[in-house]
Amino acid sequence: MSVLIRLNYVDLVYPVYSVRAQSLRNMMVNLSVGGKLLKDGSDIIHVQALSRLNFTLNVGDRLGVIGHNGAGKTTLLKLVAGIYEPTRGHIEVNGRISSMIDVGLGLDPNLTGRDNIINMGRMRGFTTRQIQLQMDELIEFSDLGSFIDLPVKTFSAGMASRLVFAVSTTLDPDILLFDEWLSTGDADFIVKAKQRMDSLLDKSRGMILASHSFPMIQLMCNKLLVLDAGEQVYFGEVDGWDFNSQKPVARDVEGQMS
Ligand SMILES: Nc1ncnc2c1ncn2[C@@H]1O[C@H](COP(=O)(O)OP(=O)(O)OP(=O)(O)O)[C@@H](O)[C@H]1O
Repeated sequence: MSVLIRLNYVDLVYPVYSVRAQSLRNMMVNLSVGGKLLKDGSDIIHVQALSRLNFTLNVGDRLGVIGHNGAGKTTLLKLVAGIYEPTRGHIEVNGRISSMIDVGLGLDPNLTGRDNIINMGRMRGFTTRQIQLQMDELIEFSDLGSFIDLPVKTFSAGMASRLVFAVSTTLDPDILLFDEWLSTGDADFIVKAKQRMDSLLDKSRGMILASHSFPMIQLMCNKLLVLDAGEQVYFGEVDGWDFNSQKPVARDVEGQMS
């Protein structure tokens, strides 16, 4: 089996500047002409968002990630997307990432929906011609109608999600990352998006879906990662986890579920 994504004891720590440190930094900016550099390490708070994550996904795996608010789901997706580097440990990603992590990311509010499609496509390594060839399908799927020729700053959050979802799932079904991917969609769009996800999963080489929806994870994923305050509580088959008791499924000595 070939490895798609491998994390080797990965930590991710965010440095957060306290209010006092922030004011010190502002002071540094104000004094930047001829000022001296002030350093006060004690005013920096470190948030350990991920601790010693250690797992491997193979080609074809579809990973669901669950955990309480702040457990580290989005941080993990950003790490896989290459937005952050691990503070410690190593991550290997073999494939092109197509993410719907942060809808705002990669969208230029002053450009039209259509021009943003071109931009997003080019960022994913496609030529303008390749994007143009799929433009009609993409616009039709997004259902944005005439809004497609208005600046994206006039879009609602749900409309922006539709645009990014359409681009992510039309142009680039390699490794898909979704973070609560449908939370801003309306009911009709959710049905349509689910159908598209099914066909996409066949074309893509893998997926990571972070969600608070257990039924959706059970439906879409074969592997599961459970995070608790950044720690890996469970990694394994989805049906090896009991979503009710939030514990691994108890098995008897023969390995049968009891
Ligand atoms: N840019 C940042 N700077 C500092 N701390 C951050 C930053 N982003 C996230 N964190 C912290 O990292 C931890 C993990 O956050 P993350 O957004 O990954 O959680 P999550 O599981 O996606 O949460 P939710 O379910 O609420 O979306 C939290 O403690 C959060 O406060």
